[in-house]
Amino acid sequence: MTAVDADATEDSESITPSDFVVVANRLPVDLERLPDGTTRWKRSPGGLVTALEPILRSNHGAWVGWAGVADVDAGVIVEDDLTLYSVPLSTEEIADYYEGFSNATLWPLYHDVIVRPEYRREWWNVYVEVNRRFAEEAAKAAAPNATVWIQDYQLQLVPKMLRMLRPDLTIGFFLHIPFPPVELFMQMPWRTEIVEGLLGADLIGFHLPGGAQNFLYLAGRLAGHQTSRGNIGVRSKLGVVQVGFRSVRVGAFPISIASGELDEQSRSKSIRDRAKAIRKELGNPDKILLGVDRLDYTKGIDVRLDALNELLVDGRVDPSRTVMVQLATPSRERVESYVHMRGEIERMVSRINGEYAEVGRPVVHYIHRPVPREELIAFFVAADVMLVTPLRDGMNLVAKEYVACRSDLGGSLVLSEFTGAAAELRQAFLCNPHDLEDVKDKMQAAIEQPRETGRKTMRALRRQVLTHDVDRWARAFLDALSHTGAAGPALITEGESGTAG
Ligand SMILES: Nc1ncnc2c1ncn2[C@@H]1O[C@H](COP(=O)(O)OP(=O)(O)O)[C@@H](O)[C@H]1O
Ligand SMILES: O=P(O)(O)OC[C@H]1O[C@H](O[C@H]2O[C@H](CO)[C@@H](O)[C@H](O)[C@H]2O)[C@H](O)[C@@H](O)[C@@H]1O
Repeated sequence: MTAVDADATEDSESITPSDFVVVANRLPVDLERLPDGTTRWKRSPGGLVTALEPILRSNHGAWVGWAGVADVDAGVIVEDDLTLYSVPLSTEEIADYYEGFSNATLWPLYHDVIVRPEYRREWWNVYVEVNRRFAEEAAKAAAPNATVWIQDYQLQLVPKMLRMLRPDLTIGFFLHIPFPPVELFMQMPWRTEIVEGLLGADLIGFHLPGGAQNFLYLAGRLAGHQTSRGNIGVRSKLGVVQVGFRSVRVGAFPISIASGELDEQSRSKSIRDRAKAIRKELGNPDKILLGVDRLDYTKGIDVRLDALNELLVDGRVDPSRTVMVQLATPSRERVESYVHMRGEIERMVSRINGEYAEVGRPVVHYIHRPVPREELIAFFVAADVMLVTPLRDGMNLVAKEYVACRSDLGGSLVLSEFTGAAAELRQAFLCNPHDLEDVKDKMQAAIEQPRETGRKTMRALRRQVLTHDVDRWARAFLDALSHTGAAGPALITEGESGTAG
C-alpha cells in the first residue's frame, strides 16, 4: 500500500472520534491517479454520495469508506465539516469484494437477476474479510454511544460485526438497491449469514415497503426470529424482529435529493443561458430527449435506444427535428457484464446514427464520461423529454433531479414502473420497460404532450419532489433510529408479534 499526500492526512489515533458516523463502500470523493503519477480528489459517482454528503457535512460527522483506487492508504483526512476515514483495498480485494461479490453476485441478484449472479466461495470469503475491516475502522471513528449509519449492499455484514466490537453504539443500516423477492434471495448460498449480519442493526431501512416486507419474512424464515405481522408503511408502521432481548426495526424510507437547492441552482441566469446554448449547439431541434445514467445494465439504456430506433423506423419520430442525448458515466468497467453492455449500447447508437444522421447532425449524442454538475443541470433544463427506463432501480435520483430543475413547468418525464421513484412520481409517463410497444407509446406521448397538460403534470410532480427532499429522508430515518434500542419507546408497529410466514 502506498500512502497519499502526507500533509493532508492524519494518524487515526490523534483524531477525536465522532458522534455521527456514516459507513459506505465509497468515500464521497475518489482519489484519481494522474498520468504524471500525482493524485487528486474528485467527486464519487452514484446517487448514494449525492444524497448523503450534504447531510453529513451539516452534522460535522465522519465518513468511513474506500478512496476508489487500489493499494493506496489515504489515512484520515480532516476537513472543516467532515472527517474522512479511508479503508484501503488491495487490487485482489477490489476484484473479489467489489467487482466480484458486490457487483457480480449481489447486484444482479438484488436487481431481478437481469444478469445471472455468480456465486463464488473465494469472493464470499473476501467480502467477509473486507466487511470486518470496515467494521473495525467504524469502531475507531465512533465516539462512545455514537450513532453509526451503515450504507448499502457492499456492507451487509458490518452491522453485526460492529455490534460485537461496540455494543454501546446505535446502529442503522440503509439498503440503496431493491431487496429482492424471497424466491430470488433464497438462491444466495450465504443467505442466513447476510440476514443475520443485517440484524446487527437497530433499524434496517429500505426504499419501499415491499423490500422491507421481504426482509421481515426472511428474518423469520432463515434466522428463526419472532417478527411482527401487519403491513409496513412508508416512513410509518415499522416492522419488528425480536433478536433475543433486542428489537430490530424494519422500515421503508424512500430517499430523495436536495431538491430546494437544485431548484434554486436551475433558476440561475448562467444555467438558463447554458441550456439555451445547448439547444443551439444541438441544432435547435424541436425536441431534445435526454438520458443520464451510470452505464449499468439495470438502467435500460438499451430499452430507450431500441424504442427510439423503432419510432424512427415507424416514422413516428422525425429525425430532422428530434435529438437524443445520452450522458453515461463509466461504471464498474472491469466487470464482464458491464464490458459487454457497453459494446451493445455503442453499437445501437452507431446503428441509429448510421441510418438517420446527416453530416454534422447526429440523432443520438452519446457521451461516455461524467458531466460537471452545472452542465448536467443545464441539460435537465434544456431537455423536453427525460428518459428514465431502468429494468429495475432502487430509487433513481435522476428522475427527481429532472423534476426539481423544471421550475418553468416545461418538460415531460418517461419513467419505468420498476424504479423506486415510480411509487412517488405517479403522474409521469409510467412505462413497463419489458414492453417495447408501451415504451414507444409513452415516449411518443411525452414528445407530443400539449403544453398545458405538461405544465399541470410537472406542477404535481414538483410538489412531490420539493416537499420530500433528502433532509426529510435522513430525518425520518434518524428519528426512527433514535427511538430504537433498550431506551426506545414501545413498538411503533401495527399488529401482533408472531412468526411471519
Ligand atoms: N453522466 C453523468 N454525469 C454526471 N452525473 C451523473 C451522470 N450520470 C449520473 N449522474 C449522477 O449520479 C447520480 C445517479 O443516481 P441514481 O439515479 O440514483 O443512480 P445510481 O446511484 O444507481 O447511479 C445522480 O445524482 C446523477 O445526477
Ligand atoms: O460505487 P459504484 O459501484 O460506482 O456505484 C454507484 C452507486 O450506485 C448505487 O446507487 C443506488 O443508490 C441510489 C441512492 O439511494 C439509488 O437512487 C439508486 O437506485 C441505487 O442504484 C449503489 O447502491 C451505491 O452503493 C453506489 O455507490
